Amino acid sequence: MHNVVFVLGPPGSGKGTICAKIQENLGYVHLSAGDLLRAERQREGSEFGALIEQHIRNGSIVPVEITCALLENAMNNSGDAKGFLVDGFPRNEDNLQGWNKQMTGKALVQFVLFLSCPVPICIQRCLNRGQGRTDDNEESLKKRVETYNHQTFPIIEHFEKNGLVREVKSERSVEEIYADVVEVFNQTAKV
Ligand SMILES: Nc1ncnc2c1ncn2[C@@H]1O[C@H](COP(=O)(O)OP(=O)(O)O)[C@@H](O)[C@H]1O
Ligand SMILES: O=c1ccn([C@@H]2O[C@H](COP(=O)(O)OP(=O)(O)O)[C@@H](O)[C@H]2O)c(=O)[nH]1
Ligand SMILES: [Mg+2]
Repeated sequence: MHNVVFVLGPPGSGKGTICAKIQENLGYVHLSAGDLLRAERQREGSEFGALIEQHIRNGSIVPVEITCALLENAMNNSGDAKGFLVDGFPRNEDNLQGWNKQMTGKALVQFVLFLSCPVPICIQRCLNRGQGRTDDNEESLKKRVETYNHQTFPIIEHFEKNGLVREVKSERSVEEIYADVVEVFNQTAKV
């Protein structure tokens, strides 16, 4: 049974940055759903490359069958880990239903780490990200924020109803955010 922490928040809230620090220090393996999809997009012979690219540019969400298979594969190939940080997933109802269908009995969601951050700050961070992504531009970001507000935030509210959300305000410095994140993981370890 894989232990899983979902890491959610608007684009640019710092999910990848904070997950890298957790992986370095707290024994969790970081799986960025976005990175797995970008790798699949480039994979020689992938039948999903064009579909993935279209969704990424459009800020819409790739069908869960594709994303969940990539996540499960990555977890199974990761060997022993304290748990997995599933970064940037589930992003909509289709993702959530698909995860429940495919992963029940194989993965246990410990909690959801929600990095909340005002959208204007998030947009500036993405525009300055400098990773040459095809979706870090004004047009895609507008759509990504729309998707986040209308499709992803309701997923966070769903987990909130089940008392599983740990919110960390993320407009602050990485160090301040990470100090609070460590506290969240320590509290979970005590339970
Ligand atoms: N707390 C922070 N303060 C300032 N810049 C940040 C902070 N966290 C991340 N960044 C920067 O903002 C950009 C987006 O961060 P990233 O971790 O990729 O966010 P996400 O995965 O949520 O899109 C990156 O260039 C990163 O270096
Ligand atoms: O589970 C996922 C994760 C990502 N994406 C797509 O990949 C893009 C980039 O996701 P990522 O998490 O890398 O963006 P970030 O929030 O880190 O800026 C999203 O906008 C979606 O189009 C998706 O369809 N399903
Ligand atoms: Mg990211």
